[in-house]
Order: sequence, then structure tokens, then C-alpha cells
Amino acid sequence: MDNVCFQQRLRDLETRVRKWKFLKLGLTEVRLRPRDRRSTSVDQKHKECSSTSSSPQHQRPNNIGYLTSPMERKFTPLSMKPSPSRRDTEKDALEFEFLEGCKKSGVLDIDGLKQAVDPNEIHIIGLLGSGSCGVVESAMVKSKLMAVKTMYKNDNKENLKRILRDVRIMSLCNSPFIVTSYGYFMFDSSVKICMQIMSACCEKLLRRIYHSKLEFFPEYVAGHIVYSAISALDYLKERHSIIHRDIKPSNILFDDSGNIKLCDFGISGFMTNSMAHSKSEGCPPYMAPERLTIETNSKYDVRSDVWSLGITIYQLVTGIYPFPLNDMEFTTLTIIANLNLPSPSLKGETTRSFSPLFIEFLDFCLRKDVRERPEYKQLMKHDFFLDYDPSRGDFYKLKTINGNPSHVAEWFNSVIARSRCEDELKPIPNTPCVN
Ligand SMILES: Nc1ncnc2c1ncn2[C@@H]1O[C@H](COP(=O)(O)OP(=O)(O)OP(=O)(O)O)[C@@H](O)[C@H]1O
Repeated sequence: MDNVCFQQRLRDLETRVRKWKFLKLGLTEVRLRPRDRRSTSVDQKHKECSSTSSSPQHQRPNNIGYLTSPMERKFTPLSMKPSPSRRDTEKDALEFEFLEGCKKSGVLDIDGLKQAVDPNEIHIIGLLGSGSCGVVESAMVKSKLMAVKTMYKNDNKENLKRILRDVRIMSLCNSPFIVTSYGYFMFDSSVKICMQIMSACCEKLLRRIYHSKLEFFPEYVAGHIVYSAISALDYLKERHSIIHRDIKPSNILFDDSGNIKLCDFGISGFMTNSMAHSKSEGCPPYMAPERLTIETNSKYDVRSDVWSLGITIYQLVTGIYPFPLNDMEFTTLTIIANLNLPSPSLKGETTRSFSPLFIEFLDFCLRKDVRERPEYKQLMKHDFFLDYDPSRGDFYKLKTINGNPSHVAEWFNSVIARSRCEDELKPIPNTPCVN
């Protein structure tokens, strides 16, 4: 590659990192106290946590507390009418979509029963976590425990786009591997999505495991995550032509029964001819090389989510992010994007042993050259994936570990019992601070 082209690629990458940081920090400054991280997860379902709801971790971010109250002003269509002087047609279209969405605001489908719910019937219990777009809280609505994600509207077009995408895609999906949406509320300044409550995300679990010095995710749990995540991603692609684009540990959730589901569709995209056609932001440390490269960053396909899943799984089973991290995210991203540098692999892992099938599967997911990386359908034929397919009866991997069947729920509940809730907020060294 000639020097000019390489310099141009570096500049582009640097601009994208700056933009990502700006978005992340800009929004964080507006909504969160300085000590709050971009996304934190406080599990209210477990008793050990509920008793500490007055601790600083459990308080809502200072300057948004009033917005999370169900007393928010109901949406008033007049205030949203596009002004005739406005020239941004894309923004007008988004606001029109918002107006249309308002028609279904407040109608929740709870266990098959559609009912109109008043916002005052949302009784917030506690904070579950926060991301770049808002907060997720546990709440009681019509006697049903739910997770309520509140996203705040501002004048930024990207912010509105992200909110509408999350609402639209959550409402579309019907898969056992995707968190179920019950419905939503739209207000002047915010949107609330009511969804199935889960127990913890992989990021929370990893932090608990690390700080309590437990063993990182076992291979069979990684197998179940792979099976659930690929089934969800394949469903999104085949049924709705959607690419997720934000696969990372905080977007993969567990419930107490060991079910594993994907969430957060804020930066997902609709594909044409199986290709995504926008540079929409994601989380750079988990982005595939082709999404960090100027020639291909606006045209990529679902294989970029395969890479993100591979990095996530590598991190869950080893406890570390596979690329060197220093103050310069730019350097890390350059290493990921450089196809001449090797991909991470579990082959060299000395601290734990993994099956050759698992190592091979992860190596496929982490092929740097997208042309060599398999799509979902190929991965779904791999023996490692098939081992976790429940429809295969006896072949389904209820492998015994020390004589006991390896149930994900048992593993999950034992991690929760043997670790501390407060550790969910403490970062892990050598791991990107993406939340
Ligand atoms: N349905 C749910 N049940 C329980 N906890 C949830 C649920 N949805 C999200 N959470 C928790 O809330 C946290 C924040 O979620 P959110 O989707 O807002 O942000 P994120 O994915 O962590 O970050 P970002 O939006 O910046 O990518 C998650 O990491 C998860 O721990």
C-alpha cells in the first residue's frame, strides 16, 4: 500500500475514534455524574443488591432523575410538527416516524393480553444499568416485573435515529434468543421501552468473576452463548434483513433459567442485498477489521458481527481482551485493522485448555480477512455449534462435568452466589471500557 493511502486510512481511523469518543463522552457529560461510567449494570433482582438501593451506585444519575419518573409529560403532537423552515428532510422524516410511533404509545402486550397502560402505572424499582442512550431500570407494570429502558431525546438527529431503531426493531422481533418487548411509551423528551427483565449481562458476570477470582466462562457456557447469539443474528438477518452491529459482552444477557438473549438494537441497520450501507457507529474495540478500514467501512455484511461475537467469546473465556490496550485506542484499532498482523486464537492459550472443535470454531470467527470469514449458515453447520443445538436430542451437549450435567442455569446461579454485586461496577484491566 502506498504511503499516501496508508496516511489517509490512519487519518480516517483517527477521525472515527475521535467521533466515537465525542459521542460517548459528550452524552455522558450531559446525563451522568462524572464518576458514572458510560454503562453500568446494577442487578436489582438479587437480594444482596436490593438492600443497598440507597447506595450511590443505585441512585439515578443526578440530572436525569426527574426524567425517569412516569410523571413525564405525555407526548404532544403539536410540539413535534416539523417547522416549514427546517431544511433537514431526513430529520423531518425521523420526526414523522416518531409521530407515527406515538399512535401505539402506551399499548403494552403483556403475556398475550394487549392493554392500554398509563405511564403512572410504571412503578420503578431500581437501576439495572445505563448505556450511551439512556438508563435501564426494573419496574412493576400491571403486576408484571419488567426492564424499562428510558432513552432521552435531544436535537441530535443521530440520537433520534438510534431511539427509533431500538423501538422499531424491538417491536418487530419475536425470537427466543432476543429480549421480548412488551411495548413502549413516547414522550416529548424521552422514550421508554418496556421489555422482558433479564438477570445479568455477560459484562457484569465477567466483572464479578474476575474480582471474585472465579474461573472465567467455561467452554460449554461459551457454546450456549454461541448457539443463542448466532440463532438470534441469523433470525434478524433472514426474517428482517437486520444486522445488529453492536455485539459485545454488555448486549448478551442471561436469565436465572440459563436462557441467553441479545438486546440493544440502537445501532442495528437494515440491509439491502445483504449489505449494510452506512458507517453507523458501534463499539470500535469490537468492530471487525473491515469496519475500521476506509475502503470497506460503509459496505460490510453480517460477517462483521461474526467477528464481534468471536472477540466477545475470546474475552469471556480468557478474561482478557485479545488486543494490546494502551491510552491510544487508535493504536489498538490500527492493529485490528492490519490484515498482516495475526488474529487472536485460543491455540496459544496456556492457562486453560479448550477442545480442538472450539478452538477451530473461534479461529473461523476471527479471520481478519472478511472474505475468509464464514457467514451464519456455515457456522451453523460446524460441529461446535451443533453440539449446543437442543433439537439434536441425545447429541445436545449436556456434557457431564465432574459427574454432573452442565446446565447453564446452575453455572449462572453459582457465579451470582459466589461473587459480589458491587463488583459489577469495577472495570477489569486489559479490557475496553466501553460501557
Ligand atoms: N432487559 C434487560 N434486563 C436486565 N438488564 C438489562 C436489560 N437490558 C439492558 N440491561 C442492562 O442495562 C445495561 C445497559 O443497557 P443498554 O442497552 O442501555 O446499554 P449498553 O448496551 O450497555 O451500552 P450502549 O447502549 O452504550 O451500547 C446493560 O448492560 C444490561 O446490563
